[in-house]
Amino acid sequence: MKYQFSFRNISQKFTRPVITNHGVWEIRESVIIRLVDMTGKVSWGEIAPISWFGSETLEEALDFCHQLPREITSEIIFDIPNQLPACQFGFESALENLQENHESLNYHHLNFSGLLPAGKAALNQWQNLWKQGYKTFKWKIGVNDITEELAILNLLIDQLPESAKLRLDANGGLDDNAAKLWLEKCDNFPNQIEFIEQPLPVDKFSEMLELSNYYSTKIALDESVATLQQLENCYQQGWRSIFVIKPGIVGSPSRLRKFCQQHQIDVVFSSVFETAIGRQAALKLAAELSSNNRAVGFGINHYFTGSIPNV
Ligand SMILES: O=C(O)CCC(=O)C1=CC=C[C@@H](O)[C@@H]1C(=O)O
Ligand SMILES: [Mg+2]
Repeated sequence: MKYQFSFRNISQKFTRPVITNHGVWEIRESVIIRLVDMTGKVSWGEIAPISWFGSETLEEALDFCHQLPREITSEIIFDIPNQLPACQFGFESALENLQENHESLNYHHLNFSGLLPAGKAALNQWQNLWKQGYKTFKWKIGVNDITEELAILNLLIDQLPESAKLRLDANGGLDDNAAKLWLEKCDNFPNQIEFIEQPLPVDKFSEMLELSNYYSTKIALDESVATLQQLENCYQQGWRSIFVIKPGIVGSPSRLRKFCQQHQIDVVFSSVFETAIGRQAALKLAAELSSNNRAVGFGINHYFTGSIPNV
């Protein structure tokens, strides 16, 4: 089967920059691809790299698209190399959309987690997310001084309703001592703190494995399992706590499905700040593969002016 292929680079400005230990992220660029089959059916895909997580860069994705012929086949799509995981996701989900009608898609049973801004801004942001129905919130740590952040955590815990859940994401920005301080602190709030995400850098796997066996607060790997190779690797090395999966950069959806069906892993699906095109494809996977009823990290619409554009 041959498909007419075209693509374009788009960018969206965050209304509120995403501030993490990686730095300040102001503009989200991605590549929207379009496939048209022989019957004239059109489908869309999105390539939304996060190179500092270990996916390809936007430039590498654009170079890949530029060197493709105007007419491509499913063989070309399934041959996309593992060094281009965001391209694998974008092309394969566009192909899937041609083969299935995604109207049947329903992810209304999913719970969503709302992303809070880093620092004390979180204290006046959670209320309107709560009013929108969010019961789970994620807050970035490892951005400001630890004493200040621990104090803000106390205020957040005091303010949040009993039934609310809080996730802390350090983006690998803590050192061993700080990670232990945070875990000790969180062990005092077993009902409110759901997990700490990527407390240590990617190269500290064995330290995180040890911490996950010592503290009761769960640890979720994110940057450590950004691509399918890393996901399989951490599983092989014994990780059985939480895996954050960002479908937009993990790689081939069919290979991800196979891995999640082979291994009953505790998984949290997470956004890569994609548009509605990538979001629909990612939430389809989350609806199929989510486990333990964990909220999906796609409560990010308030990070873009208005709603995310339907390109
Ligand atoms: O996972 C979520 O709840 C929302 C998405 C999110 O937090 C992130 C998306 C992309 C890069 C990072 O800034 C951040 C993360 O580390 O999980
Ligand atoms: Mg994260």
